[in-house]
Amino acid sequence: MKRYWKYVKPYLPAFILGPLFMIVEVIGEVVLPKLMANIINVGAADRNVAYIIGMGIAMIFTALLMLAGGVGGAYFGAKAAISFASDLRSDVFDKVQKFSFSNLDQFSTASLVTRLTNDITQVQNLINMALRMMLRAPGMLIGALIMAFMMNKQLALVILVVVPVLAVLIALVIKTAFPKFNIMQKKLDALNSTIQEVLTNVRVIKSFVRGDYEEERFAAANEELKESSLNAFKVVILNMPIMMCMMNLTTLGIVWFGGKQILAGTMPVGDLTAFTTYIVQILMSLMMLAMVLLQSSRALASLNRITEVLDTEVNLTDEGCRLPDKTVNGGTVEFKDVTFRYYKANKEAVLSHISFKVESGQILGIIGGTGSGKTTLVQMIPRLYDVDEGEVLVDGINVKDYSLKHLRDGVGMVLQKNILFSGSIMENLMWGDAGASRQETIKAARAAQADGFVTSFTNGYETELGQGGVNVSGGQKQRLCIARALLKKPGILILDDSTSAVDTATEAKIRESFTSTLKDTTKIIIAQRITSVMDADQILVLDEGKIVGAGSHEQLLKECGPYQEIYYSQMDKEVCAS
Ligand SMILES: Nc1ncnc2c1ncn2[C@@H]1O[C@H](COP(=O)(O)OP(=O)(O)OP(=O)(O)O)[C@@H](O)[C@H]1O
Repeated sequence: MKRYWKYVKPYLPAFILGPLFMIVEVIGEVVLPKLMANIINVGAADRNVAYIIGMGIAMIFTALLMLAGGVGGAYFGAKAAISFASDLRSDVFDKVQKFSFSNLDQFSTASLVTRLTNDITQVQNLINMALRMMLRAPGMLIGALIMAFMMNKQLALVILVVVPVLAVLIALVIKTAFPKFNIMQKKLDALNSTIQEVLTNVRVIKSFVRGDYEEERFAAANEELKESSLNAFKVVILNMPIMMCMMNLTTLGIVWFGGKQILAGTMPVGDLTAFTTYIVQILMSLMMLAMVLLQSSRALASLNRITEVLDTEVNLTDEGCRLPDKTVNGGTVEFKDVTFRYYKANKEAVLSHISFKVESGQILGIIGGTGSGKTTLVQMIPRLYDVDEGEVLVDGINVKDYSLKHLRDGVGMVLQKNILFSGSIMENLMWGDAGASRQETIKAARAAQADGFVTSFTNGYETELGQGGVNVSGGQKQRLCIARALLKKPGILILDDSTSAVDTATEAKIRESFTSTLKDTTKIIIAQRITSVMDADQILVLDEGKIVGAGSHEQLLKECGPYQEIYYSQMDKEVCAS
């Protein structure tokens, strides 16, 4: 709980004023029935009009005070709750931004979205409700109890019988509801997951005509959420009828015993009216407390899920970095006996005993079958994952000794899954370097062979891209992503199968422009096609996470069996195609 104090502290006045204003309303609520009773018992009984008018004015004054209290309480309560939630949301979002790739592997995107939205809203609702009810409900309960006892001790004893029964019933409802709300939030996660997956991949679904299958999957997740929600609310809805039943039974008891006292002349008629109101207030305040507790059981389930994100230890940080001001200059990359596993308990490593060195400005080609570990290997350079054994050196310095910012600033990476954002092409390119001039941006686009097709669009660089870059072709998207990475002017440029959708002639031109414009940049190119890497200074051949060949194209063609196999299979295909 201590960690959440920082979200309360800046809004402390609102957190205090909210309940205080509600107290004003409560005082009015407790005083009003007494004034009413006075009008009946004294004013009406004695036919004293002046007394009635006096009491009436006091009632109007009290009602106005209650209005001010109610409005103030609601305003400050909402302000405190909304501000708390907004700051908390920012912190959770910042935390997620700091997550390493392996941290992100632990949570699904949909679950993080639910935690950032729905879960935080549950906590916000609880705070808002609690601030309004926190003093109001106990205040009304105690005030009404005092007034009731002061008015008629004997009659008030009825309440002492009802309150414990009610308290036990409410406690039972809450105890049963809490685990059910937990399940409900999990089902909401699952539904969000399905929705997100379907919406992101709607084009694939349509092309595979799997709409019906996905609809069924959605219907199943929706049904499960419905069932779990109904299951939770089935318990909650019991709350209201139980309360109403108890309220009616108690009122009946009061009227029964009170009626007898009136007939016996030991109780004035006005007192019975006031007494009934106090009973309603006592039960209402219990009902409010029950509602707060119920909302708490739901919000606590959500708070646990938020705390889980905040408590996740970011396993890739600047901690221990010895050269925080060092930047990547030359671009030499060296792997020394690197071994890595995604699942640390696994015996089999994804990369085992990898060692090689690329000098600054050189081109390194990496080739190998799918799943051989090519992407994993390059992800070690900008520390998207940390090695388990061995070390990765950039410019002769362990990557762990750089600050993450400086290291990643020095490494331009075009990932296998290219992502563009909604916005203009110019905005997307400048994402690589917000301070780049228009000329620099166009130069990068030219080097990536993107300028030609961009200028052929009516709006050129101002063309708006749809979300994810849906309105450009796969090859065009790849070239824009390369241009974006080039704009960073990185010391090391990594292209992870980034020209797979580009035709061979254009790809050759991109490689040519790299030689002229990126002379000093170390280029690491992962490719499926041998033609993409055959000009490289050095080629690594990977198989099941191990280097099975290293050298130039000519050397490998002579000495490396797996390389020859890939080469001849690709050459055969080309001959067949021609
Ligand atoms: N985030 C991850 N969590 C767990 N395992 C992973 C993860 N990413 C990749 N792997 C596994 O690690 C192995 C190497 O994957 P990697 O993506 O490095 O191969 P690759 O050679 O780049 O393949 P491709 O050419 O198909 O892109 C594969 O067996 C893959 O299933």
